Amino acid sequence: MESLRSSSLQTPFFSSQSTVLSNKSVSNPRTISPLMHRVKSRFEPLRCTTSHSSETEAKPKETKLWGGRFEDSVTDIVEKFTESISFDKQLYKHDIMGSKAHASMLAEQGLISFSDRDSILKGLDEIERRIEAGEFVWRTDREDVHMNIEAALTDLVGEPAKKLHTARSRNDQVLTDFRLWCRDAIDRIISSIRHLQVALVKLALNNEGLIIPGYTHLQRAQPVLLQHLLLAYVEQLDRDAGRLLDCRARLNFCPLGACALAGTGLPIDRFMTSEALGFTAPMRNSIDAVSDRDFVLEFLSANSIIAVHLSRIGEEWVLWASEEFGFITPSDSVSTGSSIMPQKKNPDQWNLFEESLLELSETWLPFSHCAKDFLLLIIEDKEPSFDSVKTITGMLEVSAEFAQNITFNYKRIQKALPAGYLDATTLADYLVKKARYFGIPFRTSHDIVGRSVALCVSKNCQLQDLSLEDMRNLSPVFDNDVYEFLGVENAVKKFSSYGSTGFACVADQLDDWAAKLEINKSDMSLIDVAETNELLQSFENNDHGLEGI
Ligand SMILES: N/C(=N\CCC[C@H](N)C(=O)O)N[C@@H](CC(=O)O)C(=O)O
Repeated sequence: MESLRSSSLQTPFFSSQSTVLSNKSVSNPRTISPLMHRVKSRFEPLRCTTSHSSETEAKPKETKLWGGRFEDSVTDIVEKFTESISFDKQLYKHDIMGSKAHASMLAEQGLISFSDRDSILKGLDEIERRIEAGEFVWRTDREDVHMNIEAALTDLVGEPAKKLHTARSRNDQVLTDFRLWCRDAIDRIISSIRHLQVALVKLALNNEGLIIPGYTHLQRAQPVLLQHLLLAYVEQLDRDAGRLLDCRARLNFCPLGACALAGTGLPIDRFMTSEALGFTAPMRNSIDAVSDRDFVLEFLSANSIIAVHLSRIGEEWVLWASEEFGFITPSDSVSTGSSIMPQKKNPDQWNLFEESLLELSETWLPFSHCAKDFLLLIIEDKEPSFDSVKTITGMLEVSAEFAQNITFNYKRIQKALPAGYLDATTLADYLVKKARYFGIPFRTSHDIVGRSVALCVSKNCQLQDLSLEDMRNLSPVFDNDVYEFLGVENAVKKFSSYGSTGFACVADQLDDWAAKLEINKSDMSLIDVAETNELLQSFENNDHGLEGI
């Protein structure tokens, strides 16, 4: 019992679970990471992922920055497996920002001289310039972006660079860089969300009064204003932006100065670096600072939800663009063709959304199973995050492009509206209103309208075509005013509850969104009516009727 207790008390917090495998070439067990799903990619050829990247090069082996206790150099296979430079060079800007803040703080705290700080800052500027000019040589033997930059700085400015890593580990450095990167990525995604919201609101403004069939279970349900549906997308996107903003607020705390895991005895000022880098505050617990990747999970899951929303829009628009629906015509500029079928015009991008959704949902789930080691995810969180941001911004941009390049086929939609008894629920509501005087419960009115629909089916007509006599045979409650409730336009007019598809409610929603997104309605180039009519005409000529709908 005693020995158990003392052994657990003595258990140190291991960073990188340093079980000794061999003192020589395999000293870091990240090489046997259980994240086997990523293993394949680790053996793929090195690739460049930074837009202005220089090629990654394998150079003759040099002594590692940690070389002191090593006798042998690492093998090529281990080096290749553990490198992250092939993708983490994307963090160069944030790494340089972090190093500059750190060097400035070290100087203010008297840990390095001001002249050393100046050499470091100048050197880092030069390195940034070289990276952006494509002149910087990324080296795989320097493992990652952090050591590439530090080693290059040493090559450039000599001794002062060797002081930069004072009171810093790659563990807090990586996380500082990555939190800064995620923060920027969130800002970029939110700006793409706003762009799409603006495109959707403009599309709504350009299609005032257009009623479309609303579907549930892909069956005709109730008539809705197109504007109402488009604003539903806008609302969803707003919550997506909100989720990212929440995530941003939670991740905006600074790990720098947590060092490897335990902090430092050197007199650093973590508040200074945190403030210089625009963080809210330094993270309070050094172990938490270097060990948790919850912010990555949160970020990736927020991105997955955006992908779900965009795929839903895509699914709807693919249907609408089909010959069977024919509700929208995407312009050529947002369509692709077929290599064999000359007549085809494909809304291709939406089909890719399905794949992107799957990719985004899959990438972050495995993380949650692998939280055993403080640092296990240190590399494995980056590639999915980089991919996710690329995919999600691409999806948002394509969606905005599409929204700006589609035309609604009014005639076709209007011809399609009478089918499906979209006004049946409004008719049931009519009876409920009348019930105030006649005492008909909703269930009974539902039944009466159901029987009215059955009568229409037998007569092959619409509800509004039934005579008052026919209706009175089903219920004496029906009166002449019933016709004000029938037909899709009348039905939409009757919606009045808060948030409903009624004209006034939707107009209010639209005004709110136009104001929020700063859309000047008078400046908008509204749809050219002549052009629309032309389009309608050409559509009508090709119209094959509504039988399939
Ligand atoms: N090896 C290590 N972290 C690897 C992180 C670097 C990796 N290339 C990355 O960028 O994620 N941490 C060391 C500390 C350090 O290198 O500063 C440890 O905890 O033993």
